[in-house]
Amino acid sequence: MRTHIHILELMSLWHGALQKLQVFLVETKSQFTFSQSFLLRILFLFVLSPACKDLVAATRDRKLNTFIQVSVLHPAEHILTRYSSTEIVEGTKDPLFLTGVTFPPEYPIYEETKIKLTVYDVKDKSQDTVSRSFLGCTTFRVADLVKSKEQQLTLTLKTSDGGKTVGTIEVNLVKMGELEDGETDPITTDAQDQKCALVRECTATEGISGEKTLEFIPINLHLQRMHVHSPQLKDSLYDVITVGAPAAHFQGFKNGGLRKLLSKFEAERRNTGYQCIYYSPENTAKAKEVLSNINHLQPLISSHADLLLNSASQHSPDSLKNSLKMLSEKTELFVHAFKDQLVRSALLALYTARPGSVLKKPAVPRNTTEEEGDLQHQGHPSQIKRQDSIPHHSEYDEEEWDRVWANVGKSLNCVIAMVDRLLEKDNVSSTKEGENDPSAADCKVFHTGGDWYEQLYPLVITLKDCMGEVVTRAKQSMAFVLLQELACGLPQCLMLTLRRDIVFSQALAGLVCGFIIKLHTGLHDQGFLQQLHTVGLLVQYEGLLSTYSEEAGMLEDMAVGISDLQKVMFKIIEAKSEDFLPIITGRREHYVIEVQLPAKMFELLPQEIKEGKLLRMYPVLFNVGINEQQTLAERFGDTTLQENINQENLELLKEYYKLFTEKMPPDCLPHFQEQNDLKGLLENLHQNIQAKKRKNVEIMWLAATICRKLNGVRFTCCKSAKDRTSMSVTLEQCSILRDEHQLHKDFFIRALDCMRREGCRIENVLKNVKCRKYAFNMIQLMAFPKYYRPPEGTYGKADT
Ligand SMILES: O=P(O)(O)O[C@H]1[C@H](O)[C@@H](O)[C@H](O)[C@H](O)[C@@H]1OP(=O)(O)O
Repeated sequence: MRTHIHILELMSLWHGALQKLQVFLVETKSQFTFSQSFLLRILFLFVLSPACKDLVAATRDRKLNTFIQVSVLHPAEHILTRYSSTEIVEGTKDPLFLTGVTFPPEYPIYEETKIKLTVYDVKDKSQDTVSRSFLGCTTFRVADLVKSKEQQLTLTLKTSDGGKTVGTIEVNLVKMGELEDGETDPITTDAQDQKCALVRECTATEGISGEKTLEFIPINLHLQRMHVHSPQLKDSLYDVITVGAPAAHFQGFKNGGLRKLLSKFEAERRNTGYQCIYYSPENTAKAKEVLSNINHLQPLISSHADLLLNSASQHSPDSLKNSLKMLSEKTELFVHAFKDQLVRSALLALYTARPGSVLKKPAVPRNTTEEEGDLQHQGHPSQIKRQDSIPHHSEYDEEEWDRVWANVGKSLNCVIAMVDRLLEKDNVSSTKEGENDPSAADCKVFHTGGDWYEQLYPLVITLKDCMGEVVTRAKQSMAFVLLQELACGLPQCLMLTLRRDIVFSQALAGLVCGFIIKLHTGLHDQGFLQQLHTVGLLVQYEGLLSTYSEEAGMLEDMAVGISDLQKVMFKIIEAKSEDFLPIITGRREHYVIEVQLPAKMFELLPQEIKEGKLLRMYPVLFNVGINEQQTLAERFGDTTLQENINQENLELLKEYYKLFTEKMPPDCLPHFQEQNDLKGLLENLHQNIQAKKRKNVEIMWLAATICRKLNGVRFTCCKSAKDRTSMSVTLEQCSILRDEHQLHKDFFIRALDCMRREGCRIENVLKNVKCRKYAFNMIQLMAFPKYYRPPEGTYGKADT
């Protein structure tokens, strides 16, 4: 029995998203456009899936290589319109065609429409024009198929004169879901060639070459989706994001990539006199908050102090009380704003860091123990003779800050006491005067008004001075904290920081796409949603770069970029408008991406996510070079980069798995057996990584399988994500069909070749290089692992 598996591969690209991301690194808060088509709805597609039986060749003993041409006869017309054709199936009289024929919703197809299927035998396909001979044909009405039992027809193929039977053809109708009324689908079939490989139109790659203005934008970013529809089993979706390696292509790789450059920079910095002090993202955020409080409160306090003096000069008790109340409130807020340890520790660090300081080591933010502080202090007693104007560390009096800070409170208390006294006096004298002569009260205004002002004035000035003193010190220390991070932007490492930003930006664009797609496909999966907020999301990258020459640098960039994604957290919020753009906030050490969902979808989320819980990412990268360059690396070069990356990331993957088993209920995985399977797979992956076998592609299969089982997001990357990536994702798809959907082993290679020849990857190549050829030559392919070689006729010289 044959199992019919209908596969739809979908690709989509969000160019707008990437354009705007370019902006995001120069702004602290930005948004980026995300085409609303990211929600890949299941399409209503009229898909014909044909298969022939017992075909008869014109000459005996000839092996048939057949394909079917599909033509349409519209009811009102009498002309046949050539519509599409299947792939060529070689060497069999019972061909099963994997390329279905789709009619998108907007195509005018009615019950009375007739479809003609013509089978050809291909004699020679080595030339550009295929030499073929007619074998047989048949025609049927759409109504017959639609109304047939099980939506299937078996038709007889006849010769052109209608006399001789040359076999049968079976046609199946596959409905791939429906769109709601009035909806137009963003994903269209290929207009010229209506095949199952659905390609979203893309203009993004038009005119792109690895250019400076595009360096923040990922290369050839696509969603590769396989939708498996099988009458016996549940439909399944398999998504892989394919993208060029996130790397600083424009800067080049002459001096290596980020891994090497960063460790070189670190080593150099360790040897120089001054080292930056590390402040955590929370501390840098706190420093910003303190600065903004200063900027907000200082002018407010000043104006309330002036109002107080004004009330005093007016001798207006009520107004005086009100002004004092406001002044007290704001001053209290001001004093509280500096309670933080950070200001104290940063002041000490600032004094210590000044030129001529005794301390050679960087000052440690406050949590250094007293003993450590003493040791540092005693470490270099008389090392450097300092300028007099610069305080010696030992001269720096930590208590001084407390005094300065407390003086604000004290001077406010003086003001309050004075106002109380004045009001009290005023009360007493007005009672007395009122008792004797009411008209005397008017004179008092003139007489004592000056007194109030004069008595309060010096106290208010003192308050302002004390505040000014606090502001000066706090501003200096907070600016010092912020400058520590900027110190890394000094000329010698500016290029390095830029490089890291470029790589990170590319990686982030892909991650945001991957997260949103995963969220939409997992919205009804409570287990996945629970995993998302209790554990976080696994994001697994498969790298196919070689560890030779430029690509080694690329791999180094990619490894750092992917690792930097650990600093990204996601938050899901309810969209308040039709605008579903994700919002990015934060800075280098800590980003939050807010993903907006329409109310109906948001409702489906667990309470924790609805309440804004931050969702963590666990990115991992496994790389296996597969091309001829990797052969050179293995023979004459060095593969330790790849080995180290795989080893490090295996540890990260194990950590994720551990967290997963600790935090998720034991029965959360789809099958009871899966937990054990996962352990076995991890062990297997571990052994394969240890084995240091050449071009060990088993590593990639194992890592991808583990990721799928752990509900992760999959990425596949090579340099341009069009050639090697295409080989890998198609192999992955066929392997899934074999392992999960009973694709018979006899069909494995054919399905693989068919996907590579007819599927959407060749369309991706066409979009990139305007030619349906993978950029490989024979010699290169000889170095490739067997299942990574595309079929004859699909590769060759192309200008890439
Ligand atoms: O998609 P890739 O595998 O990175 O494309 C390579 C291809 O593998 C190689 O054979 C060819 O010589 C080119 O270098 C391709 O890279 P481009 O970035 O030039 O497309």
